[in-house]
Amino acid sequence: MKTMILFYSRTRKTALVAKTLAQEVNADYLEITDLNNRAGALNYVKASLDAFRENKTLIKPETVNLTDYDLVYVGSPTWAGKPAPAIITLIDQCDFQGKDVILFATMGSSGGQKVIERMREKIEPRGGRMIKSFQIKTGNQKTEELVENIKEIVKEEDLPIYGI
Ligand SMILES: Cc1cc2nc3c(=O)[nH]c(=O)nc-3n(C[C@H](O)[C@H](O)[C@H](O)COP(=O)(O)O)c2cc1C
Repeated sequence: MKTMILFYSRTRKTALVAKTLAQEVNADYLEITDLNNRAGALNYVKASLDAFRENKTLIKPETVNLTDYDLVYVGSPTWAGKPAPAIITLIDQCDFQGKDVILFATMGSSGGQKVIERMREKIEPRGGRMIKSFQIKTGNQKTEELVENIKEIVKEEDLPIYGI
């Protein structure tokens, strides 16, 4: 069984979660890049609006071939209570038929559960089955604290037993 972790990250928090998870559960990972510039304070408002309206964006890679994988993690930061546009776009361009899926959201303080629910609503019609989900607060967290939290979640949720 093979596991893939797909994620988008603007300020590297979700990337840290994804890469730590990849080590802990022995998975491949792939970062999805948003080709629209999301950097800086000015783009923050547009990013929030795009997320809230579920506007599509341009991403790289445009799609991911999941044929070789049995289990797929999808991770997104929380933007205005929604998944980031890169993840909304990705989900609609991937085939999840027959895949077990674990969803995770990072957030400054709140809204992660809504992000997970929305990803689930979009993945299930594309054939994926959510078997687990978790959210991680990243606000005011040092890198080491975040890594410890992720390792705790891996233990609590028994994540290494999936995808073996
Ligand atoms: C445009 C934008 C909107 C955000 N909206 C929320 C929000 O609604 N709730 C929340 O708790 N955090 C919100 N955040 C904070 C991020 O979800 C949080 O910092 C996340 O862990 C960042 O992940 P990243 O470093 O992988 O980009 C927002 C951040 C951005 C850039």
